[in-house]
Amino acid sequence: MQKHQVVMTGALMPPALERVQAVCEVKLWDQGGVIPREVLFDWLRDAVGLVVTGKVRVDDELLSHGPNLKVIAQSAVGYDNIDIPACIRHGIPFGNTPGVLVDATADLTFTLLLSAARRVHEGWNFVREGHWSLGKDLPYGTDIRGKTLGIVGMGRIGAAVAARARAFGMKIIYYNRTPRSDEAAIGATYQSFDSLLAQADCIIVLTPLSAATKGLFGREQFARMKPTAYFVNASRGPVVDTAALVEALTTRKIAYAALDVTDPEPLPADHPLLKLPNILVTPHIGSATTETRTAMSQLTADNLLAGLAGKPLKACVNGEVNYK
Ligand SMILES: NC(=O)C1=CN([C@@H]2O[C@H](COP(=O)(O)OP(=O)(O)OC[C@H]3O[C@@H](n4cnc5c(N)ncnc54)[C@H](OP(=O)(O)O)[C@@H]3O)[C@@H](O)[C@H]2O)C=CC1
Ligand SMILES: O=CC(=O)O
Repeated sequence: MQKHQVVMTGALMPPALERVQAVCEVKLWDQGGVIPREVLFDWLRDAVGLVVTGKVRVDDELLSHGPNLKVIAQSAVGYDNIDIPACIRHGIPFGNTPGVLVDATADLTFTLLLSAARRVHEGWNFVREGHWSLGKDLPYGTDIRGKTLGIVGMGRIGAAVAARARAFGMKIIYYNRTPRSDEAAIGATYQSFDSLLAQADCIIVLTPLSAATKGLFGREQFARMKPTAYFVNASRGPVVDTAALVEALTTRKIAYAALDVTDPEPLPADHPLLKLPNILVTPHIGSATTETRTAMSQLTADNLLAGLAGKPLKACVNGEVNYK
């Protein structure tokens, strides 16, 4: 039986990769970094499937180089790098990985808040530098019990963060474009965006990146927050105006930021954000556990193989396309 020609911009985890390789001839970019666009265009010429991992932009130009593509499957829930209308125009179903990464990402997001509030990483650096006693170089942290947490983007991951915050005795408020009908079960109260900014002691951002959320947090929004506010971004870097965040942290408009995502990403080692004392940055590791990355890879393989068989994808963002 002839194998399907598939392009992968990075490796899936072994069990999923093996499932795909059993029925597909895979051209895999395994040289690290982002696959150069000209290489990808060349590889796509005969491909019927594309698996996306990492920062690859899928747009009309790319799709025009893959005239035989029947399916695109990405190993991530966020799909701000994918031009969905373009996929629809080209009649290509696009699948992502919602759900399977919720707990891992919520754990990391809440860890960022706890680590920042209790200065865990600063304590670790302090000890490694040979210090022990608290002094001016290692200020006290802050309690989170009894504090108000504002979640902007109360979706699947936001609700899982809320469950963790409830267990830690926080009061939870949230903002979405649409209030949730199950907010009582989540234990959270809906607020307008401005009211959340003014009331919250800690703010966690978990919206997708879209035209509506790009730059949602800028100078004006940081000015509305409490000067004692802790700000956590685990969504996408460009949801926050980085220059405005640097200014807010430098002038103590807010107390502290913890970021799993940045703009630019990766953040250069000499970036102004990294020179600040009141920040914690992790390298986009929200879903990066072995179990979760394996589950994401399996769902990506499910989506790919369904699309190649002309069947509906398990998790499809543009279910309205006509299958080829
Ligand atoms: N750091 C990491 O490693 C990871 C980051 N992510 C990021 O987290 C995001 C959320 O994932 P997930 O929880 O599964 O997604 P969901 O779609 O379940 O939740 C997104 C939430 O954001 C809200 N939202 C969307 N647009 C706006 C807006 N303009 N203003 C305010 N709220 C808005 C939505 O509510 P409504 O539509 O009512 O506005 C919804 O409640 C992903 O898109 C991704 O960018 C995901 C996984 C890992
Ligand atoms: O950032 C990760 C994702 O799954 O989206």
